[in-house]
Amino acid sequence: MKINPLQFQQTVRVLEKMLRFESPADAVLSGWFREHRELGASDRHVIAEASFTILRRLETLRAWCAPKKPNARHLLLVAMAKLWGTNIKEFGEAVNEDEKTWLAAVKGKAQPDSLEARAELPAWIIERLADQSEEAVIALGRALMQPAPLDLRVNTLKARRAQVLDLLRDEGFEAEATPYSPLGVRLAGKPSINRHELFLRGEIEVQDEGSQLLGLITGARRGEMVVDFCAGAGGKTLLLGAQMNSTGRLYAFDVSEKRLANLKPRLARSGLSNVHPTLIAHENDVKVKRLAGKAQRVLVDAPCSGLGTLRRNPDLKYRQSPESIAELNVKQASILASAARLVAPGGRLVYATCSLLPQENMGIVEAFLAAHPDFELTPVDSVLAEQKIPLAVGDVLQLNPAVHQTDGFFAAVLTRKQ
Ligand SMILES: C[S@@+](CC[C@H](N)C(=O)[O-])C[C@H]1O[C@@H](n2cnc3c(N)ncnc32)[C@H](O)[C@@H]1O
Repeated sequence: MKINPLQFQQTVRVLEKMLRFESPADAVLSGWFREHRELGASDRHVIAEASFTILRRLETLRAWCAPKKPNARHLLLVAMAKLWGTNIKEFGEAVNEDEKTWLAAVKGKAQPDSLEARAELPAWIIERLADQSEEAVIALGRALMQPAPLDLRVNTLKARRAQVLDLLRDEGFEAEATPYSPLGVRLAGKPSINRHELFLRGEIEVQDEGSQLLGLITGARRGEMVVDFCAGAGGKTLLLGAQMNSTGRLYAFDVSEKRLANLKPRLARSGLSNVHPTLIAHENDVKVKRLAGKAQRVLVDAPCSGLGTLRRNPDLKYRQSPESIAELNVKQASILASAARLVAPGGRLVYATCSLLPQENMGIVEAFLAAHPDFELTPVDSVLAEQKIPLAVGDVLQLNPAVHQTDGFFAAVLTRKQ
């Protein structure tokens, strides 16, 4: 990557903000671009690429800089020298003689051989993946460094996947059917799609294939009462509503007014009329209690570390910590226990996260099952087969970006005994 002096200076300033890890890196970047409207499209592209690459490769970059504790400027200089092949001479007057000597020494260093650097994951995350081999952790970490593709979901209320694929290909998009989700389309090259007529007409939505699978294994059917307990802006709600063919009742609960507000325009495009967005104060809200024992399907897409989405949010590995995971665990257990009360006898409860950590996944499910003998684990393979999804994963779904090319989602299907 080539970077000019203006882009260099701007990247350092953006990175300084990102490296405080106080707010999401993509929010820092969009805020910066809003404040600096003078930056052109190519400047923005370079600043975004450079800063996100540095976040993705931070373990390696820091190891190369050691024993120096690098600041944003050092990290960018080393990324230029080591990752993008800039010669020391090319830095010209941007660096002083001491920095040139230091950079020349760094340039001669080999690839760091710590597991943290090879997997580009901090030590505390690696410790929590101890059930996986070193090779698996490295493969996972490397897959998480790749930018995610753009996946779409076809809204079956309005369109068929074959038609959408034909139309997109006719327009020159490189579009493929996703391998597992029967509703998914994968586009190469991350084109901007949100002004496309298919999007504006509500025939497609942007949704990672893994997220589609979580919705599909909920198994919502026509005429049922279904609750999406942590609906957010409705990524999965919209899929559930389409699976129900806009019949029955689909409650979209969330504690965030802002997120539910973001669901509204998506709902309007989707053509669904069976969705009831419902703001709740907390998981034990009286609105939740009123539906006790009434829902055939309840999806708990729990608040989680998001570590399965590092392809999109590489800063999360530094914004989360063992302490934040422990706090999330308390919340996850409490939400799952409360949501379980809604499930009708024989009904289905799906617990899902976009985390890779057993502590947020199987750990929560095992504790739930131990405390709720009226629920049992239904092997997800049988549910995937029922949905005609060509994937065999065992008892629970753990999607791995290195294996499935999706974000790292987890899901367990729990059935309330009759
Ligand atoms: C992983 S996100 C949901 C994403 C959404 N299902 C989708 O597919 O787009 C988790 C959501 O849980 C919500 N949440 C947090 N605490 C909650 C609670 N106590 N009860 C219900 N929802 C909660 C958050 O506001 C957030 O929107």
